[in-house]
Amino acid sequence: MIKITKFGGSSVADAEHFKKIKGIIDADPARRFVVVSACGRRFSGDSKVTDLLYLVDAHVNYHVSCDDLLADIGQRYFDIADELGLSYPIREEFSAFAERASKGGYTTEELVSRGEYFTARLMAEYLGLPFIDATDMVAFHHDGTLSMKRTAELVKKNAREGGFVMPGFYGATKEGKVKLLDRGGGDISGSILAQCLEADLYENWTDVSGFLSADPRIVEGAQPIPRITYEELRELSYMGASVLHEEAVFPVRDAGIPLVIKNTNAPEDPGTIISETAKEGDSEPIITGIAGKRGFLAINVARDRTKSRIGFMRRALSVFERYGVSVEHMPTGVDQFAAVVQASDVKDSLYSLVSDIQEEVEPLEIEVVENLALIATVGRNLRGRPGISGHLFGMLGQEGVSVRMITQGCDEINIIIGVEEKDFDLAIKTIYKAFSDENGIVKTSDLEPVRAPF
Ligand SMILES: Nc1ncnc2c1ncn2[C@@H]1O[C@H](COP(=O)(O)OP(=O)(O)O)[C@@H](O)[C@H]1O
Ligand SMILES: N[C@@H](CC(=O)OP(=O)(O)O)C(=O)O
Repeated sequence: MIKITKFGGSSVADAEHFKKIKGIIDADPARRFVVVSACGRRFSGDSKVTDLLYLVDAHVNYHVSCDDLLADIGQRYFDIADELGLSYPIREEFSAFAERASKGGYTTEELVSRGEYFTARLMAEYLGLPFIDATDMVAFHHDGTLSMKRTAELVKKNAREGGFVMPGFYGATKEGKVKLLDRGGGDISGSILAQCLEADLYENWTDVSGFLSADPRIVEGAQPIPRITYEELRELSYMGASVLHEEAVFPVRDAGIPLVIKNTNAPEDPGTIISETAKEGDSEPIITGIAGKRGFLAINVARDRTKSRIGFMRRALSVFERYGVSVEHMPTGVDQFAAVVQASDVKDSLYSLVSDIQEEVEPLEIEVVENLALIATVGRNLRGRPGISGHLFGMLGQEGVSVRMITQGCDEINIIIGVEEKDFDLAIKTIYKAFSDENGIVKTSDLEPVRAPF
């Protein structure tokens, strides 16, 4: 039995958390394959080491001293090593790193990767397992994309049967150049390792007792979701439920490996099991979860009715393609459509993009609606169930939240609404309230009668 255990930044924040991890690893002989992130926040307001390392890089690029920053980062590792009585020469290793970093001796990616590297070094000694560097396991192409074929070969060649500790979040090209995954990508490292080692289970350990039905920072008391499908999880992670990186789903799903999200601070809690199927029916929650993201804008394009409809959308969309901008959603009407995009994707090009659309399709009108937030209400039990949307919109109306956009996926597992950013938290709280009682999200059978309150 092989279990891949990935411990996120919140689980390796300090020596106390290292001790909890040792307890978890020692409790199960199948837990011998460990992936770790860089130290996360120890308390609210604290910084993640990865964020600090990006800051070091920015200081170096602007030729500003970063000695204090480096000293703070180093201290976090020294405290862990001292408290656990580790013999890894962290002070020597870190000061060599700091000296080279402050002289601009690293690429951004190599510099930032040292966060996970030092955690893994300390964790390996503490758990009594060998350290294997991610540069010897996770392979990248030169363009920064993962090479799964070479990763599989490297894992086969370098992995140790008895277990090991590997840093997450990075890997290297054939020439040894360090490359990073996306932010939060340690989840992907764990998932690809699970696939390559044909693991029986991928355990993703974090600081909450599973995937919760809403962001706990917005909805106090949001309950863990016991079972969720890959499809639902991807919808929720993509829409901002940051507990698991959305791309981490694919490697384990392709290999048929179950994924479980567990809490390092409460290992006995069951957590959330993610699998291909989950029960549908009256004893299951009516919705699985709610997630949302700020930072969108909509470009509303109205057709000139004297002109042909044929090719109108295609030509308008070709402009987005030319600018390399992904259209996230596209609510349509008879004579108009809205292209919803991430504001950051068009921050330097919005005005020329809009004027190119103007030129390409000569619309009646173009309007840009900024400061939008999108919120997804996701659940397999929404399929073919009348009354749910009415209930949701009725409750939002009652709270005075104005809905600027609505779309629903063809698979009917999500309802996505766009609201003004200022209404974001209120909208999430309202949707949660609409589908929950004091025990969390209500069961499908308990929601009767589903009636809009107007
Ligand atoms: N739906 C959700 N379920 C659980 N956690 C969520 C959800 N949405 C947002 N979060 C946040 O995600 C955090 C865990 O993700 P992250 O900080 O990346 O953890 P780690 O450092 O363990 O990788 C939680 O502490 C919680 O605040
Ligand atoms: N340390 C990296 C990668 C990662 O996966 O971190 P975490 O496990 O804390 O989400 C980041 O902050 O993006």
